[in-house]
Amino acid sequence: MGDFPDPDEEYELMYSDDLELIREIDDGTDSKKIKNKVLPAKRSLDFSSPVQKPLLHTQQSSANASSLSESYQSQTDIISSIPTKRTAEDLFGDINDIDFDDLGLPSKRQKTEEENDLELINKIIESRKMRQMLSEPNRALLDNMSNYNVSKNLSLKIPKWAFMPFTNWDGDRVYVRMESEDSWEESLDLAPDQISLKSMFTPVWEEARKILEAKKNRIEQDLVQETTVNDKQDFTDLWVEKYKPKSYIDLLSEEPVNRCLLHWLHLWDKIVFNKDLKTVEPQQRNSFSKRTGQFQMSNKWRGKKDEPEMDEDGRPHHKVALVCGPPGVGKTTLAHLLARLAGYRPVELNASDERSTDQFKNALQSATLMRSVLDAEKRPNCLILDEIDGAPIQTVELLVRWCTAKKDEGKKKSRVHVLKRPVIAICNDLYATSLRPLRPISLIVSVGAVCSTRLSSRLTLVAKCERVYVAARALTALAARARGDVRSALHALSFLRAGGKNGDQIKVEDVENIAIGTKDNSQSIMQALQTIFTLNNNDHEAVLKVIQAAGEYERIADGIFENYPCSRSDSRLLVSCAISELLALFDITNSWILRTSNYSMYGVLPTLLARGHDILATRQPTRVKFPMTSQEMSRKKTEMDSILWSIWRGSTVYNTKKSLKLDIIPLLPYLLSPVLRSANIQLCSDSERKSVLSCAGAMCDYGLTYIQRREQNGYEHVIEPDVYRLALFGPEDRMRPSPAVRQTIAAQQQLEVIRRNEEMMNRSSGRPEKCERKVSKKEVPSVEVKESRLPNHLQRLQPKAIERALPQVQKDFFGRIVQVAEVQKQADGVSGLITSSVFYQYREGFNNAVRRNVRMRDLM
Ligand SMILES: Nc1ncnc2c1ncn2[C@@H]1O[C@H](COP(=O)(O)OP(=O)(O)OP(=O)(O)O)[C@@H](O)[C@H]1O
Repeated sequence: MGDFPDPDEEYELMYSDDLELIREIDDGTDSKKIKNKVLPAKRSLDFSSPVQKPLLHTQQSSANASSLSESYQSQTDIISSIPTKRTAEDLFGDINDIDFDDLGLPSKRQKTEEENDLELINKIIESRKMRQMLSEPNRALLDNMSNYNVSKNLSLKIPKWAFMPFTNWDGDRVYVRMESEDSWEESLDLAPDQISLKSMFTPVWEEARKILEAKKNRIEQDLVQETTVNDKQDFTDLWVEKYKPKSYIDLLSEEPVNRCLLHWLHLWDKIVFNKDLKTVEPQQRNSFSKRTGQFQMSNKWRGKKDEPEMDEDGRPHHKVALVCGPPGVGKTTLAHLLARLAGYRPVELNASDERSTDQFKNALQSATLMRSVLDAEKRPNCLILDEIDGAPIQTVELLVRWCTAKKDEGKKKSRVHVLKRPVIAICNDLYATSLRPLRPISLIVSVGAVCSTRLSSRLTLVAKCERVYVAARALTALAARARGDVRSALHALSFLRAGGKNGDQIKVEDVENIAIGTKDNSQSIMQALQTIFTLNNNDHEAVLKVIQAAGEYERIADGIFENYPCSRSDSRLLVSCAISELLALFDITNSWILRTSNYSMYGVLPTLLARGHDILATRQPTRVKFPMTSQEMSRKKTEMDSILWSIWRGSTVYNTKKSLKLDIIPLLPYLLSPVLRSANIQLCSDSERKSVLSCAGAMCDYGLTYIQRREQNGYEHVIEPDVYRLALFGPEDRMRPSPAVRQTIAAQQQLEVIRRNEEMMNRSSGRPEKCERKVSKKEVPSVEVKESRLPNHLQRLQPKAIERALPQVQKDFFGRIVQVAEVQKQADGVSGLITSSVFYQYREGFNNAVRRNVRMRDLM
């Protein structure tokens, strides 16, 4: 193929004379212009790629683009001047891609052949352009954009403005400016009509615009009508009331929770409706069984399997259902709805309102007794006690007594009222002190925060019913911010709607700006710390606001103190110095405020903390820890102080607290840990005994004792107060004597205490001292008795002198004295037992403690 000229070359060779002629004619004007005009025109005869380098085009000048039409014109002129006998195929290659019917070609018969060819050429060019534009709109745009400022929107280098990179048909990278929809529309409006896209789609564009506007107007009109009709109702009905769940499926609490409470309510059917309990297991939730490797229906919500559900009188084992959970999650709603579903009439009583026990008792009676319970629907009551955790303990105790009372079987006319109606108690804090007696008899139903997906779908429904335009993301954000609180989410939504104009869409920013869900202090502290440590285009004022909203300035200061060493590299300790100075100033100011109770300087504290942001903030996110160390340290300090205090109080040697703390206590562990080769004091050397003795003495001096306490490894001797902890701050366990040595020291200390007491008593009674503390080589260094006594191994056991028992006076059943002789006669063999001071007892059984070899022949 390389030997053959390409179509362009062939064209030039064939018509070189004509072309030369044209050039000569135009030579009088501007040779440069001709070059620009003619050559591209000639090249553009290759219709498969009319423009070779569109980017160069754009860069050269937009004038080139405008000259395109001229060039096409010149091209057609040239073609018209060429002696023609060439077919369309010769000129354009395969022209099967063109639909000639659509082009509406004029009939050839009416026109000359030349005209027809020309027309055909034009049509083909146009059609090609159209196809090109549709397949490559950018290119088409570029071709046509003569006046449009291309360089503003396209770049071959990475631009400063927001862009989207593209690769053009030559493989070059082109960066196209990204614009918002509005500005794009504006630019379309501004752009001239030559922009083919605009000109092509203008009617469609306009039509779409009209349809949208009509739709919007219609909705607005509907909304205005609706609002005027419902205006009155809207102000009276709160959304929380209006969209209160009406059926089971409206409930947002977890399914197992709902079922658990409903099942418990049905357990009362026997006693309330005289209906037998259905034995069919209710639908249970699926859970994955590792044993079978399948999902199975489990029965978890019903509590332990072995636990009986009913007691002997047909009532549920748990007399009260205690529903607990965070506020606003729908506990009361759940109780009401399920009570209705189970066939009861819910009677609500606010337990914290009924302050006097008598009133409460009356309310209980009227709500739970059979006669007063039948309403128009003939439904029995179900008592719902709201806010039970706010009730006084007497009220709760009364409720417990009321619920657990049983009829006395013996007495026919017992006046005890037995509970025959379900009682549902609702609380926020399950572990409130007042609920202690109630918890053991209650079935605890814990309602968690509503899952945010369920909440957001409920909000969507409400928004739809109220015709509020809310972006889906805004509702999700609202649900997340409400943290499962249905009430606050609904209130926030209605507030947002009231704040905006009719038809305005509620956006994510609106939700972010609304003040809900900022109650949790611990999170706020974390937020404040995060803001202080992060450089997030926050100005000083914004940081100050966050700190003020969080409050608890001391805690935030602790947080800064604990986290600043990890926040940024500080090889020259400049940050550390600055922050230490700042915290010192904070400390001084805060302690002055607390000392003088003068809060005029209180406003300075958050400002000081906000200044920390200027010193510490970095772009890199810092993982801030919650400040715990300071509290931990203050707890330890209190503990150490109390140890010091008890040693000081118990010591018999006078010392100031300071000298005790600084001079004595640091050395005491060394004194109290004698090094012994054996824990048996008998086997110890003199020096070891001496050290044990001095240890025992020191313990007595400073009021220390070893007491036995059950530890992990059984009973152990533990020193009280723990002087080791106070003296050593950590590695004290290494210093403590071994358990056997501790036992020896404890024994010696007890002897020392006895000796000292005795000494004191002698001193007070003025008697000469009997005992003396002395360590001899041979003797046990305990309490040495000065009296000359035989050593133990030389002593013999002396039988005790038998004291003759006085003749006992025997009395009969009525207390009359009976003569001994008579008694002896009656008692016969037993008399020996009564009169003798020695008797023995025989117990059956055997003992193999004493063994003796017995030969068989001895037995035969
Ligand atoms: N599924 C729901 N859909 C719409 N609104 C609901 C739903 N559940 C509850 N609400 C509404 O939320 C509000 C709060 O519910 P409810 O009083 O039952 O919460 P609570 O957990 O008992 O709160 P508290 O502990 O403060 O008493 C009620 O006005 C109720 O109408």
